Amino acid sequence: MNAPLVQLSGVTKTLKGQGEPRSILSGVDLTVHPGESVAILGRSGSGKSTLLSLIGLFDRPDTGQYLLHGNDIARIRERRAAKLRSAEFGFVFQRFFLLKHLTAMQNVSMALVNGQGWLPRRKRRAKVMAALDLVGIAHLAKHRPSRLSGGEQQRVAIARALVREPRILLADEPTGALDTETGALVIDVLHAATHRGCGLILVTHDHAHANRMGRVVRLTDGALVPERQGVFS
Ligand SMILES: Nc1ncnc2c1ncn2[C@@H]1O[C@H](COP(=O)(O)OP(=O)(O)OP(=O)(O)O)[C@@H](O)[C@H]1O
Repeated sequence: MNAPLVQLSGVTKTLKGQGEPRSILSGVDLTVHPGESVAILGRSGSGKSTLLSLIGLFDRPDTGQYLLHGNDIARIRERRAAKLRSAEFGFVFQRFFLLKHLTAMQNVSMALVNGQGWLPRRKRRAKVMAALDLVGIAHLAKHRPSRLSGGEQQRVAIARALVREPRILLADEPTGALDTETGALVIDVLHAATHRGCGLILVTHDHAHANRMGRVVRLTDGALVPERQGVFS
């Protein structure tokens, strides 16, 4: 079997808001291999987004180990974290965060402008169109978000996440703003990325969507508990 993409062991995180510091994660273990999909369930406020932000290197654990391709990155500095974020991860959120004055194509293209060094225009265009094609909306490339449905906008956002060919997709409630049928299509598109070797971590409240993943875990009392084992477990 391939080495894990992501391996968390004993990860803890306490958040200090305005009130008393609160332990959110008290010992999270999670391993994700290339091509594997994992759904994270958990009640509201259980810490799912906090965990995803640690995995996506927006924040660091207080204690515990985080191996990315076998390298311990639990305590790296922000400069290196930013590089890894753009090289390794694709992010999809409940809100689409599209720029409304730009077309679908231009929105996806922004991810290349921001993330990768200089790419000749023709190459950039080919990558963008390939990403839009992967999510089934190449024919909508010239449309602005206001002319797209919610599901189509989310697919633009997924194309924007995929265009840099991430090794891991992190999706935080990506269907939260969509109806059930449209949500299922978005899950199809995300899951298809795993066939190309991408790891997928999906945070969701929807059991039907969770059950489409290879493995389902639940965040409860600060730790992940298996709900259903998948092929890699
Ligand atoms: N900066 C912060 N300081 C203190 N507490 C915080 C901070 N950010 C989030 N929290 C709290 O940490 C807990 C976990 O939040 P988080 O957003 O990770 O939960 P979640 O499981 O993703 O919830 P939801 O399903 O509602 O999105 C919540 O109780 C939240 O209020």
